[in-house]
Amino acid sequence: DDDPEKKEVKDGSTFTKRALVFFFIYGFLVLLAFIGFLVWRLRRSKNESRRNDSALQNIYNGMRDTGEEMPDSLKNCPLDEKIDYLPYKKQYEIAKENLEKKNVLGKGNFGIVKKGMLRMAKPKTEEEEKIRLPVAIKSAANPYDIVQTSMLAEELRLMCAIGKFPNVLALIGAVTVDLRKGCLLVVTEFVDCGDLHTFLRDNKDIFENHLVEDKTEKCEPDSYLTPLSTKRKTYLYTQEGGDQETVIKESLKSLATSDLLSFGLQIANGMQYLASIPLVHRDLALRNVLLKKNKTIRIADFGMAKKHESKDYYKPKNSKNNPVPIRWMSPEAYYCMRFTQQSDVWSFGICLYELFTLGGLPYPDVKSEDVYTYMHNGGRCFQPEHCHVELYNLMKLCWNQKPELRPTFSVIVEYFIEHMNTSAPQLLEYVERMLREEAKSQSQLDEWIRMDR
Ligand SMILES: Nc1ncnc2c1ncn2[C@@H]1O[C@H](COP(=O)(O)OP(=O)(O)OP(=O)(O)O)[C@@H](O)[C@H]1O
Repeated sequence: DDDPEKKEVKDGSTFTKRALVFFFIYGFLVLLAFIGFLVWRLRRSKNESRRNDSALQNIYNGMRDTGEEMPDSLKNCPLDEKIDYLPYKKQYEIAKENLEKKNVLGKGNFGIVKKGMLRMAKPKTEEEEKIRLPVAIKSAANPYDIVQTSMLAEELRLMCAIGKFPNVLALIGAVTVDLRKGCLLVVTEFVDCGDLHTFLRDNKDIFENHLVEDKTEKCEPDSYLTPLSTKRKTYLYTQEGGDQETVIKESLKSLATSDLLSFGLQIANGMQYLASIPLVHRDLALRNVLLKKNKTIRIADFGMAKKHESKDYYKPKNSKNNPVPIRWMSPEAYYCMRFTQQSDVWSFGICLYELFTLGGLPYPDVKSEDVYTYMHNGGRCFQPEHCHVELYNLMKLCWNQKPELRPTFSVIVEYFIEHMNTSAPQLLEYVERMLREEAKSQSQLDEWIRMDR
């Protein structure tokens, strides 16, 4: 027993045993904690998914027509105020096997838009069997985000109620069968040239100024709705040869003053329709106006049309890090969240400014945090270089501090028509013809989803 060597070996083995027991207990405890953590995670995600399931079920139910009658007090209200009574119309349902997804077209804060190809619901001939309609498919940016899905569902219901109009993005249909699994697809017409803001910025270098200002003739003060006859001399679009005649460029490889005028008229036209529904857009800006190859435009992005508390855009002005589009907002919209046709008119004035500066930033010299004070003190956007004074006057009317003194969209459309009638009648005829054709092709969109053809 006194052999120190033997004692050392014995001590060593006792130590090893103790260490083994210690590690075993320690390991067991760690394992226990890990299992506990897993069980907690599993329960939490089960609870979450149960909550999500019921939230999705609510969204799904909300889309169906409950037959509940709309209170009279809401009947004349803007669509966003009666969203709870706007059903998703079943005839818009697209069979998901008829829809093929392609590349991403764009991502917003809340949605992702992909290009897609749509087969006809009931092809009658072999030809029809083969043809595909290019479409845009919008889904929630994060499919697990209930708020995004609910906002998309509201956008869909709004679009059902909006119907079709040449300068407004038309709904083709939707895939709602998987909504309870978190997948909602909103399918709209495909607009091939992206947003107008990017187009103007990308084509700045090829812009041709066709505005002829006759400096020799003294301009009388501009009147609002009755452009003076002298305007015929002071506001002409010249052809390269020098003939004083409207130039209409059909190719997208060109950008001229006449295009800017045409875009302005078309935006006003689309907004006049929305205001007549009535619908307040709330986020009218060139980034939300889409352009087609034939230079007709579509007002898009009705996600903002519904006042949504959860949308960062709508956080009150004093909340931190709010990406409020203040440079497009009227003072009353920014200050007390009062969104009306009149606040849309203010934004329309800013769109005109964007047009005539070829995508310039409104108030470029004013910091975002100072814009409100600047506007409040009467500061406004300056007159763009290639903009006739008469159009700048229209912008200033749109930016009247008092909403009730701003023109309505009907008045703005009238103004444009009269203005173009005097200065560019051919351009007006051209735009009107294009819009008639667009209306025809939009009315044919229903054919693609009609099961009873
Ligand atoms: N019908 C369409 N055809 C072609 N491109 C489209 C179409 N709809 C949207 N896009 C593209 O996708 C982008 C994002 O679309 P949209 O603005 O609707 O998303 P959003 O998430 O609602 O954006 P926001 O953050 O402004 O609310 C657009 O800027 C545009 O480039």
